[in-house]
Amino acid sequence: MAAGRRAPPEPGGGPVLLQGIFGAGPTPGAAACSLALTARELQVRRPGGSSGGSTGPDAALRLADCVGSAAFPAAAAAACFSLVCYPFRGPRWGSPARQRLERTFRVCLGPDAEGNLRIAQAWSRRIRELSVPAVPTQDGDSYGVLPRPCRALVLLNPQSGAGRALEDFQAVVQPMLAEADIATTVFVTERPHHAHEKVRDEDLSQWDTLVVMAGDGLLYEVVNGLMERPDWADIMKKPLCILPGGSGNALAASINHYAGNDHVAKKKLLTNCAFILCKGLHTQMDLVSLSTASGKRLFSFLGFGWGFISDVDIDSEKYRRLGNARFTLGTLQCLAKLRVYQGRLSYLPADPEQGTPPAPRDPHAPVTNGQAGCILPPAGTEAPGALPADSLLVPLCQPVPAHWTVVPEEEFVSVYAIYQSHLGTNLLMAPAAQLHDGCIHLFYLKAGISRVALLKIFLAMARGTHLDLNCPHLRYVPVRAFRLEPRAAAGIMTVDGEALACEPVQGQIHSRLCRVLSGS
Ligand SMILES: Nc1ncnc2c1ncn2[C@@H]1O[C@H](COP(=O)(O)OP(=O)(O)OP(=O)(O)O)[C@@H](O)[C@H]1O
Repeated sequence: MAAGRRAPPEPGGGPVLLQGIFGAGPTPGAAACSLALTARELQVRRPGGSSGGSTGPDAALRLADCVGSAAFPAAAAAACFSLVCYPFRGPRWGSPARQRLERTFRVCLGPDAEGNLRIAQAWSRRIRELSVPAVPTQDGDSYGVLPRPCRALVLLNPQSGAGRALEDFQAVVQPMLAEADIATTVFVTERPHHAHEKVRDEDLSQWDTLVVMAGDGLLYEVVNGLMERPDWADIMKKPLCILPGGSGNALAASINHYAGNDHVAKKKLLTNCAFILCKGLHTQMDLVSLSTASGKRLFSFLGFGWGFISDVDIDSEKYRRLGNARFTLGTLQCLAKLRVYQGRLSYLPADPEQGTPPAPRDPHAPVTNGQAGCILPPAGTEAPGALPADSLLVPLCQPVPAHWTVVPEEEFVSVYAIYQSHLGTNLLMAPAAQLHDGCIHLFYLKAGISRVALLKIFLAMARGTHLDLNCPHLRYVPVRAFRLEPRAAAGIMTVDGEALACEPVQGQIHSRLCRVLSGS
C-alpha cells in the first residue's frame, strides 16, 4: 500500500505513449536513461540499473502525484524537461507526508537546438495532459477540473490559529501553486467581516477559484458573503478551496479524509490540501440553510451546535495560539463545569423508516421558507436572485410537521448537527459523511451522562469509534432538517465554529449548493 493513503493505488503501466533516451539530469555529463510514459506514470530505466534483466523500471513517477511540468532550453543546443511530483514519503514512525520530488531530463538528440526544444516541449505537454486528474464518472456531471493557467483569489486571515497563516502560505503553498501554473492574488483580511464584504461586493469574474487560507470561520464568512450577492446562483458554481490556517480546520481535515489520505495535521495537512488545489479536481458540496427566530438566514458548510461542544469551541478561543491543542484544554475545562441545557429538539429523518409516517399534505397549505412567519411564493415564481427555498421547514412560530420526530427528552449536554466527517483535525465525528450526501448528521448527548463517559466519547472520536461505545446517552440520527428550541437563552450556539445568540433555530440541507476543491 502506498504510504499516506488508506486506499491502495491503481497499478501503473498500461500502453507506452512516448519513449526515448535522455540524460538523467540537466547537466551535459548526466548518464543516459530510458524513459517510457504511460497514462499513469513516467518509467525510468538506467543502463545497468537495479531492474537488471527484469521488465520493471528502476523508478516510476506516478502522474497522480505530479503537479506540473516545464520545458526549457539548455546549454550546448540541448533542451530539458522537468516534472514536479509530491509522492507520499513515510517516516519510520508517524504518518507519511507528501514531499517534493523534481526530476529533470536532458534532450540532446542532435545539434538542432529548436528540434531538441520541440521534443522537450512535447514530453512536458504530454506529462501535463496526463497529470490532469481523471474525473469520476459514477456521479453524473458533479465533478470538474480547474483550467490551466488558473487564477486564484486567496483570502487569508493572518490572525487564524497560531497566527502563522501568511508565513505558511508563502513557505509551503505559494511555491507549489507556481509549479502547478496557478497564479495567486492574496487578500489579507484586516478585521472580522472583511472577507465577507470583499466577496459580497466585488466583481469576482477574473478568478477561477476562491481560496481560503484560514480557519473554518473565514470560509463561513466567504460562503455567506457570496450567498448575499444577487448572482449567488452563478457565483456558487465557482469552486472554493480551504487551506488549513486555523486551529480547528474541520473542513480541511474532512477533505483530506474524503481523499483517502491518512489522518495528518499542521504542515502535512496543509501540504495535502495545497496538493489537492494543485490537481484542481472540484465537486459539489451541500450547504445547510439555518433560520433563527430573530429572522436571520445563514448558510453553513460544517455544523451547528449547542451546549458542550459549542462551549468548548468558544471558551477555548482565548487559547487560539495553541493551535489544535486549544480544544483539548477547552474540553477539560468544560468537563469540570459540565452543564445541562433544556430545550426541544425535532428532526426530519433522512430515512423515513426511522420517523413517524408523513402526514397527508394539505395541497392548499402555504409553503414557507423557514424565516419566522415568512411565506414563499409558489415554486418557479421566485424573484430572480431569490435564495433557495427551505421547502422542508414551516415557520418557527408553528409546530413542526406531523411526520417529524420530536425527541422525548428535553435536557441535553450537547446537540451537534454536522455535515462533514470532521469536527476538528483530530475529531472524526461523522465517519460516514460525504461532501454531497444530502444529509445532516445529528448527534445529541442526553443529560445524565457522567464526565468519564463524556471523556471516553471524545477520546474515541479521534478514531471515529465513539458510536461503538454504545453509550446510552449518545444518539445519532441522519436527518434532512432539524429544529432546536431552547427553553431559555442559555448557552452558546455555534455555526461553523462561530458564535450565535441562543434562540430557536431550524435548518435544512440544500444538496450540492456550492463547489469545493476535493481530492476525490
Ligand atoms: N485580520 C483579522 N483580525 C482579527 N480577526 C479576523 C481577521 N480576519 C478575520 N477575522 C475573524 O477571525 C475569526 C476566526 O477566523 P478563522 O476561522 O480564520 O480562524 P480560527 O478561529 O483560528 O480557526 P478555526 O475556525 O479553524 O478554529 C473569524 O470570525 C473572522 O471573521
